[in-house]
Order: sequence, then C-alpha cells, then structure tokens
Amino acid sequence: MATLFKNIKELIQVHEASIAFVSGKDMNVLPTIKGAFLVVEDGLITDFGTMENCPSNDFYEVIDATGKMILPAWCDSHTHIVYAGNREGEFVDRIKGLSYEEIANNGGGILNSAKKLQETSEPDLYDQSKARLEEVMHLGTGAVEIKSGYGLTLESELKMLRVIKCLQENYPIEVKATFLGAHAVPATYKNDKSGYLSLLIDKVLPKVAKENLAQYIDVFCETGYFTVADTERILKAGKKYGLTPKIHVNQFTAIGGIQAGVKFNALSVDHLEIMRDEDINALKNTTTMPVALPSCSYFLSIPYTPVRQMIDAGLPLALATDYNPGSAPSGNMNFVISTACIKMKMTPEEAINAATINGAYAMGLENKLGSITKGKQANLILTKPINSYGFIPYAFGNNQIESVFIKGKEII
Ligand SMILES: N=CN[C@@H](CCC(=O)O)C(=O)O
Ligand SMILES: [Zn+2]
Repeated sequence: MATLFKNIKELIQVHEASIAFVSGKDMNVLPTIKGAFLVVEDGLITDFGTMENCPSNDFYEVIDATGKMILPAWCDSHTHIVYAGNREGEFVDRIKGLSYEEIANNGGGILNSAKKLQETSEPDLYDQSKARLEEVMHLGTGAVEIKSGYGLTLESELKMLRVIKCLQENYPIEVKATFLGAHAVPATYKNDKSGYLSLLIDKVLPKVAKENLAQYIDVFCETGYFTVADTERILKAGKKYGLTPKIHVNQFTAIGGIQAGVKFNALSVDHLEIMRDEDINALKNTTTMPVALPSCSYFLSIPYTPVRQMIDAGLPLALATDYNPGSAPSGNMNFVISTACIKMKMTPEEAINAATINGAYAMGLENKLGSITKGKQANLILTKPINSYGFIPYAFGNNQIESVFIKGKEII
C-alpha cells in the first residue's frame, strides 16, 4: 500500500538521518530537494530523492505534485486546547482598556476558565476540545502538546487529562499531555498557596501517575502566580513520577524561572517575552529548548520574545501557538510562522525549522516527526502551487495548504 508523490517542486526539511534540533546559525539552513519524489508506506516515509531516481514500481496511489511543495506537518509543542467555553467578554474588556493582569485580579482570566470547566461534563469538554484538535489538523498541525490547568481541583484536573488521553487514543496525530495543576491558585485556596501545592503534590500527582495521564509537568512561574521556590517544589515532585518539566516562564517578569527549568533539565521553557542577558546565557549549552509564542504577544499586545538576540547567541528556538481562551485563542501555526518572520525578524528558514524539527524536540518527538527522514511518520503538508516556501510566511493570513496527510492518509 505505497503512495508515490512525484514532481514535487521542492521537498522541504530533508534529513538523511534523524537530528535532535537545530540552533544558532544552523537555524538559517533548511535542506531541500528541488524536483523531488517521496514514497510513503504504511504511514511512514520510506524513500525520497530527485526525480531522476524516481522508482517506477506499481504504486497503490500516485500523487502528482507539479508546482507544489511538501514539508513536514507543523509540530505545535505548547497548547491548552482542552477548555470550556471562551473568554470573548474579557477580549472586549481589554479592547476597552483593561489589562490581562487587571482582568485576572478581578476574578477573570484562568479562574474564569476554571469555573466554566468545572461546570462542564467530561463528554461535553471532549466534544468542544475535539473540534479544536480537528481545526488545527486542518491547518497543517501533525503533532500537538496539550496542557491541563483549567481544572484546579482534583476532579477537574483529572477530567481535563482524561479528555486529553481520549484525544490521544482517538486521533491519528501525536498528542502529548502535560500536567499544569500549578497554573493559578484557585479561589478556595486564595490565602493558602502552599496548601494548594500540597494538594497537587499529595493528591493529584499520584492519580495522574497511576492513570498514566501525563508525560510532562508544567508550572506558571510568574509574579502573582507561582514563585521559583513553588516551581522547584512542583518540579521535584513531578520528577519522582517520571514527569519531565516544560514550564511557563518570563511572560511578564523575569524572576529566575529559566534557571529553575535548566536546573531541573526541563525539556522546554516557554513564553520568554521578557529576557535578560543572564536568562539567555543560562540556556547556552543546555538541552532545554526555548519556545516562543508570538500569537500570545500579538493578542495581548505584550513584547515579542527577543528571538533575534537568542538565535544570534547560538540558541535553538521552537515556535508554538499557545492556543488557549485567554491569551491566544488561535491554533494556527501558519499565522505563528508569519508573525515570527514579520514581528520577530526570523527568516523563513528559521521559522520553518522552529515549527518543525525544533517543535518536535520540545515534545520528545524528534525521532518520529519534524523532518523528511526515512522511517519517520508521514505527517505532511502539500502546498498549493507556490513559487517558494518563503511565500508561506509572506502571504500572512492566506492559506497555502492544499492537503494535509497524517500517517500517510489525506485528512483534507
Ligand atoms: N500564561 C499562562 N497561561 C496561558 C494563558 C492562560 C489564560 O489566560 O487562560 C498562556 O500560556 O498564555
Ligand atoms: Zn501556555
């Protein structure tokens, strides 16, 4: 049951052997083959090369990609797509002048989403979430990380994680689950943050581990949310259960969250809108992937991650959507790479590397996804006829995707 894609104008992100990630100057290198073929068998990439070497066997299906390009599907390593309802009301409040912080202090923000989620049944939450997952798959996403963190009680955090598990089981794309119980202090623990952390560590974490509901652990390490000491307490507890950290840091203030992440061998540190020199230096020569979330900066009108400075300092970088109801109600990775180029001055090569192989690394999927490599899953984007891959970020807000293939099967 092999499929041949032939006459591909340009096959993008081609690597003979699997690599972990690209960093610094290498981020500006995007290996491609012009005039290419690609063979997919049983959901995996089995062969590729130039058209002169195109095999002539009998294929189950032959797709002529004349004028079109193929690249690995996007790897979105930071989302919160399991949530209930939306926060359109707060959106209008912000248009009228309230800040994200003021809204949160008035009982809105994460606590608003938590209230809605607590009142939503598991089947209803699943239905709302699967619609978002299908939406992002149609936008070219082939792997996604999803966080809990709108439950904030034992029952509701487990409800969120069970919904993520059902998505993992029912959809062909790779889904990774992250336990983010320490996303905000719930109203019931308003004056007892330490008590809430004890609940997470003593009651919730053991259940999460027993039901095998998460692969990663996260904390919102931020002024007014969780301190570095709180963060270390949670990460230490998570490690006991084999959960690797992927944490929210430096969104509004720089308080040492990056250093805590590096100390605990975090797979990624995410947001990074506010970066000091010492924060950039702390990430050098580590295995922790910095992740920027430009849709959040766009939506909240907060600074963009200083990625130019970071890449020029030799760091790697991944891009993700942060799809959530409060700070980024969009799961469009195409918009993310456009915004990264337009607002953060990344080149198209850097942005595509950040949204494919580096995003895969930030989910522990670098051996399965993120590049065109034999043996990797055939999660692919087939573009419409375009002149160059740079046209994808250039023509922001327009759709250059003709089809998306997950494990070799066309989903649109
Ligand atoms: N900053 C923390 N968490 C989310 C937003 C949460 C919300 O506003 O609902 C984020 O990554 O931006
Ligand atoms: Zn987030």
